[in-house]
Amino acid sequence: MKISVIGTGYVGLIQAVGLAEFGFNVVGIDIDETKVKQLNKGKCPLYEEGLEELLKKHINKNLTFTTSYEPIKDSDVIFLCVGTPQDRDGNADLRFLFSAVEKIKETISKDDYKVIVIKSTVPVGTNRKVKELLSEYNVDVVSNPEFLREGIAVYDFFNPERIVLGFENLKNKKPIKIMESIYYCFKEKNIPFVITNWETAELIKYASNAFLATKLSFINELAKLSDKVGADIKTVSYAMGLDPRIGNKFLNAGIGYGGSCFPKDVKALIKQFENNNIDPILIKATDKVNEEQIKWFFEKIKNYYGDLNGKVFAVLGLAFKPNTDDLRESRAIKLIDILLEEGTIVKGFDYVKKARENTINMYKFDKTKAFYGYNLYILDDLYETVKDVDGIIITVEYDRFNKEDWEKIANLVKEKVIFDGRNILNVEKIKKLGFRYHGVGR
Ligand SMILES: NC(=O)C1=CN([C@@H]2O[C@H](COP(=O)(O)OP(=O)(O)OC[C@H]3O[C@@H](n4cnc5c(N)ncnc54)[C@H](O)[C@@H]3O)[C@@H](O)[C@H]2O)C=CC1
Ligand SMILES: O=C(O)[C@H]1O[C@H](OP(=O)(O)OP(=O)(O)OC[C@H]2O[C@@H](n3ccc(=O)[nH]c3=O)[C@H](O)[C@@H]2O)[C@H](O)[C@@H](O)[C@@H]1O
Repeated sequence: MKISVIGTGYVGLIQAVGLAEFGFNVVGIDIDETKVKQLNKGKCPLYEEGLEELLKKHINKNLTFTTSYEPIKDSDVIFLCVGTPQDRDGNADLRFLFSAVEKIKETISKDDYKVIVIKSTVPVGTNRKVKELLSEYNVDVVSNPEFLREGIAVYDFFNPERIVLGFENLKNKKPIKIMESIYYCFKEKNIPFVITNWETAELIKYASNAFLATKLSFINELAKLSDKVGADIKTVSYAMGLDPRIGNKFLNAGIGYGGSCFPKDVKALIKQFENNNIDPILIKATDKVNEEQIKWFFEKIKNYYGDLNGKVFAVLGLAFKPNTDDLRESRAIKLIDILLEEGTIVKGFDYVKKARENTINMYKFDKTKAFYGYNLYILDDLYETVKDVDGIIITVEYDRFNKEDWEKIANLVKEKVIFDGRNILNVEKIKKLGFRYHGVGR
């Protein structure tokens, strides 16, 4: 079977490489020429553990990349993995998706049968709309939302919790059989398949992300109270999580969720409610709590110092989560912006080199940030970063921070104060070294 994957970002690239590993002939298509050139040389334009090795294994064998849509003529299945960012009003912006559909229309013949699979996260009704746009073509449209997490995306591709497939008509077995044959390995591993209609599949994706985001906003809001009343939110989370009905995942309080998906998908779900004249009370609150969390944390820092002007901070963590170079909606970047605006000097560090490079580029080329960028220094070494600072701020939940030499760090800093925005540090150890510790809700 020949497969095309349109859009080679975090989702599309992993899909293309993963399907090549399954043995399919795969062509990845992207409008970004630089990306395509890099990929054909076996170089990964984004950081994801294990991805470059797999890319190198298959490139120019059963995997190639191009900017041309021509290869889709020979493809049996076409995956759409283009971005669906947030538009100005909070809706999902489907420009890239519809532009790709237009290109498909211009390229394929009306008679050749193809399965078009929408992997991008799209609002309910989008698969139906795409089918309408392709109504004169011999195609089936399938909704196949993606659930991978950045930072462990390769693992997630090969070990999904479920495969969700939405079809126009469940009596039409042809596209169902084709999709099941693509994901045959997962069938063999007894991974649950949810076969349903388009609308249900589309809603499953938004419901899953919004539920996880709500769990986070719930614990983050509780953390504020915990802080005030002298409770320890980490113990609260732990004890709550012992009840299997609650579960212990996604209960780690912090400075809020970031990334390319939770913030935009929560907002897009709110819009879908509003477009259907329903007030999404709970989901709006999820979003609001998240927006406020970073400001609340900043106030905590400000209250400690009083005047922040001229203070020097080490911000440990730049991306939106560990082991990724992705800065989209990163809470670390949001906090850095606020700190710079307050006249502080920020020394930033992340273990992922590409996250550091992306940060430098962002402050260099984004006009809204360039001004403040003068007081921002991105360093390659954690110990250099903490040298002579008035405080350390942890913004990404790297467990690795605990393995660092804290005695050395204690000797390097100007003032022994830590603001742990992810409640990740071993508090006992830190306090023994004379650090004053401020967590989130503890
Ligand atoms: N990043 C993630 O962890 C996850 C993302 N998703 C969803 O998957 C979709 C893709 O997300 P990412 O991979 O993060 O996006 P991305 O922004 O990293 O990549 C999108 C790619 O599509 C390309 N593109 C745009 N228009 C195109 C066109 N007309 N033809 C060919 N290529 C085109 C872009 O150049 C870019 O390389 C989104 O809907 C997102 O919500 C779903 C699950 C996880
Ligand atoms: O649709 C998507 O794009 C993806 O969004 C999330 O994946 P991702 O954004 O890569 O990362 P997560 O691990 O979910 O973390 C999201 C944010 O929540 C924060 N988080 C996570 C867990 C926690 O306990 N506390 C917490 O603050 C992280 O720091 C991060 O900023 C979902 O977990 C994936 O299932 C989904 O496919």
